[in-house]
Amino acid sequence: MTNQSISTQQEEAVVSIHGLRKSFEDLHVLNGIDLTVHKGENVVVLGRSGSGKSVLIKIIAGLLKPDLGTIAVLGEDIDQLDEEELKRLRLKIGFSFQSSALYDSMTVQENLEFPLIRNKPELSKQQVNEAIEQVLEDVGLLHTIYQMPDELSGGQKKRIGIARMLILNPEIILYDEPTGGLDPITCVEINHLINKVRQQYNTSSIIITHDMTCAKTTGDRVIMLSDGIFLKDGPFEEVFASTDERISAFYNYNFINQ
Ligand SMILES: Nc1ncnc2c1ncn2[C@@H]1O[C@H](COP(=O)(O)OP(=O)(O)OP(=O)(O)O)[C@@H](O)[C@H]1O
Repeated sequence: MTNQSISTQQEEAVVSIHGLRKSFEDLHVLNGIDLTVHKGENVVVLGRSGSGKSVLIKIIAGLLKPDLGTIAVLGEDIDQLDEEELKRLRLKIGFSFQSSALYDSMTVQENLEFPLIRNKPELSKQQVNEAIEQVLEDVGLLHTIYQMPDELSGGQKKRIGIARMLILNPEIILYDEPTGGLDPITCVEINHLINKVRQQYNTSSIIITHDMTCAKTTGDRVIMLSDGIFLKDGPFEEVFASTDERISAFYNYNFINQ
């Protein structure tokens, strides 16, 4: 590799983690993680329940502090940032929660309006309305604009959760179990939405899941997290060609549909 291509790659890293360790008292969750996510990449982190996937993305979002290691997000070392700077950085990071985290007492429109008015008070009412309509169109749910969250299906709630994050134009998206709790057909639709979002919004993403279909469909790279370390990192087929028993067991207990 030439010096020029090395420096281009370094410039394009949107997340750069070295030597990350995190424990909760005697529970050692992350035992030395290195991860680089390049601009435009969708990286999937796969692992069993309790393997530390959520802890990893909470640390990247600055919601949890690491015990050891350096974490640079969009070129900023998050450990060096004060609260204000962290808040500003978080605006560039979309966090798609497993639960969708919609406000039950607000309509879809109000759920989308809320983060926009709070974070971009300079926008006019018309600009806010246009942004809401655009993002709802992008997730295919413009017709639900006046509905309440409890009138929506699980898949629709996920889409509105994704829309609420997209409305702030994040540069990085952290998806926490985007297909969790959905039927297989709706899972496929959400996977396609994740890929569409990347193209349309020029985002880079970390997708944490134990859904193999999601990993295969959305990941440029798949990383297998087990026992606090990354066992393998690479294209889906390459990772699952591994003879490591923990990886083959994970593969064999999953049913893949695409
Ligand atoms: N704030 C916390 N305090 C104490 N223990 C925690 C905390 N957060 C996570 N843990 C523990 O860390 C381990 C990893 O949790 P994590 O939520 O990251 O798992 P996960 O891989 O995301 O699992 P799942 O797929 O079930 O969501 C678990 O044993 C969990 O109980």
